Amino acid sequence: MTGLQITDVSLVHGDGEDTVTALDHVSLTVAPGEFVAVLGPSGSGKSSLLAVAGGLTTPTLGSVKIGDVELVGKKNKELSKLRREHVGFVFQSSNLVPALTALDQLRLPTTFGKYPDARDPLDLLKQVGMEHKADRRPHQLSGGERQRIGIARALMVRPQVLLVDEPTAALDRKRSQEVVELLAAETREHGVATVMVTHDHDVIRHCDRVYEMVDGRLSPKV
Ligand SMILES: Nc1ncnc2c1ncn2[C@@H]1O[C@H](COP(=O)(O)OP(=O)(O)OP(=O)(O)O)[C@@H](O)[C@H]1O
Repeated sequence: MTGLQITDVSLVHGDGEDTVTALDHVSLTVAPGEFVAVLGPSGSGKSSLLAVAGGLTTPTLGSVKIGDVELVGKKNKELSKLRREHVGFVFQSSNLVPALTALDQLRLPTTFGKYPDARDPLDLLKQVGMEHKADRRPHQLSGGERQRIGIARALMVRPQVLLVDEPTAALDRKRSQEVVELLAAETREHGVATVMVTHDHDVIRHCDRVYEMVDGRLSPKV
C-alpha cells in the first residue's frame, strides 16, 4: 500500500475533566493520485486531521501510515525527515518567504539535503503557469498567484502525500476554481495522495471523494 492510511485514530487534548476530543476514531485511506476533500464546521477537527496525517501531532490512539511507514511511535527527528521527504503542506495563506523571488521559493525545499528526484523548479513554475513571474517577490503577486507558488513549493520534492488547509479562503471564486483545478491536476498527474480541508462547497466537484467532519468524527458526505 502506498499513499496515506489513517486507521482508527483518536486525538484527545488535555487531561482529567478538561479534555477535548479533536478526533474520534477516524479512519481514512487515500491512494496515490486520489484527491479527497474534508468539509466541516469550525472546531470539528479538520486541522487536527491534517496535523496527524502529516506527523506534526501524534495521535492518542491509532495508526498513521505514509506508504508502508508507520508514523506513530517514531521519534521527532525521524518524523521531521519523513515530512521533508514525503509530505507537502499547503496552508490558507501561502506562507512564502517575503524576501525570496517566486523561483527561489521553489528552490528552498531542496536547499538542505539531497533530493535526487526533486522536480526542476523552472519546469514546475511553468506547470503552475507562473514562469513569467519567476523574479517577483510575494508582495508583488496576487493571492491566487501566491497560492500557486505555495502549491508548487510543496510539490518540489515529489511528496507522496499533500495536505492542504483551506487553500481558497483568501481567494475570489474564479481564482479558487483555478487553484483547486491545479491541485487536482498535480495530484492525478504525479500520483500524490491529497487531502484538502475546505469550507468552500464550490470547489469540491474537483475531488474524487468528499468527507464531512463533525465533532471529531469523519464520514463520507452524501
Ligand atoms: N492544542 C490544543 N489544545 C486543546 N484543544 C485543542 C488544541 N488544538 C485543537 N484543539 C481543539 O480541538 C478541536 C478541533 O480543532 P481543529 O483546529 O482541528 O478544528 P478545525 O475543524 O480545523 O477548525 P477551524 O475550521 O476553525 O480551523 C477544537 O475544539 C479545538 O478547540
